[in-house]
Amino acid sequence: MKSRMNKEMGEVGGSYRSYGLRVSRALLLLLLSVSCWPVYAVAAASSLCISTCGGCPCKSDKFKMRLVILEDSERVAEWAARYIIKRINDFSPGPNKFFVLGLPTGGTPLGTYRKLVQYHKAGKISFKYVKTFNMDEYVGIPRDHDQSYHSFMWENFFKHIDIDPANAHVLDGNAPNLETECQQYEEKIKEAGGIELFMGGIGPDGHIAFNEPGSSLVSRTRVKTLNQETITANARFFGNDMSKVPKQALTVGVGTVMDAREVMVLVTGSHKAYALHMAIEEGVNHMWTVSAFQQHPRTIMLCDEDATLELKVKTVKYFKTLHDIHSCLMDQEPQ
Ligand SMILES: N[C@@H]1[C@@H](O)[C@H](O)[C@@H](COP(=O)(O)O)O[C@@H]1O
Repeated sequence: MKSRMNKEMGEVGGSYRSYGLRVSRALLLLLLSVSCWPVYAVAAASSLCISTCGGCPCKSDKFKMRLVILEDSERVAEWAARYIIKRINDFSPGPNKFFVLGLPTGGTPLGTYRKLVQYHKAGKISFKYVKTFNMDEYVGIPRDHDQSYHSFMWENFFKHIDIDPANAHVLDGNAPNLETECQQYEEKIKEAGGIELFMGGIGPDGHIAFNEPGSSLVSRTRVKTLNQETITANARFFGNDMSKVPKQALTVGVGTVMDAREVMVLVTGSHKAYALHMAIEEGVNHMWTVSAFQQHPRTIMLCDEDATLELKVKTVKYFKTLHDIHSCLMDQEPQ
């Protein structure tokens, strides 16, 4: 568009050209402000803070909450992986400049990890200068238990990439002093320079990490007792036996995730549809802890069609019109 504008500028000359430019700028501004009304309307209705004015939004990185709607979970995984790759590569990490990435567990991000591994094997991304911090870990199950989040991360991601194990941080749910473990985790994040991009998933009750309904929205890393809904949801990983699901976990706080410079939350499946509605169309509410990210300056809610089932038609329609803008956020093909 810029080069087309330049070409058009070159076709007119002298004062006529600058007059023409002023008029076309004014027209463009008028057009943009009119076309932005639906943005403000949806934003007001849903408490979202959205900005699409001022050229392609991918060029500006301030104060946005985006809802990216894709057809299915496969496309969500692809989009998320490419976005992470672009953010890491644009950051140009090196020995004195590590990219700090926050990571979740669960079924939702599995596809993203698979894609990242594929792209790593194809030479499109290195994790040599990346530090990771996982969101949470169960308390009291052995580290090498097949359902510990340590095992999950090593099996599904870390062992397939070139990350230095010392840079892949997962909370220790067997630490002798769990409080100290949590405090030290916060300190390690700080020492690493803070989290650049925190990818997250949510529970059907809208929890992020293990910040169950009712958690403080300024909470930090701590021990949490899991609620019945989470225990029921996670029983599928423990042979559908609820008695085998740990009852406590260590988790980063909502405040810890809010401190990240950018947050990307993956939401897929109709069982998460009500949570997505509460997350973006209702007010900030500690009973739906993921709703806190309405107040984060840079959040992407990345979802599939099924997860939009409880959203207003106008919300879905509006965000779908931004599809092209969202596509320019990540490389079509990682370099
Ligand atoms: N603590 C984890 C969350 O971090 C995760 O987001 C959630 C959703 O998991 P899934 O993606 O399997 O639905 O499960 C657990 O509760």
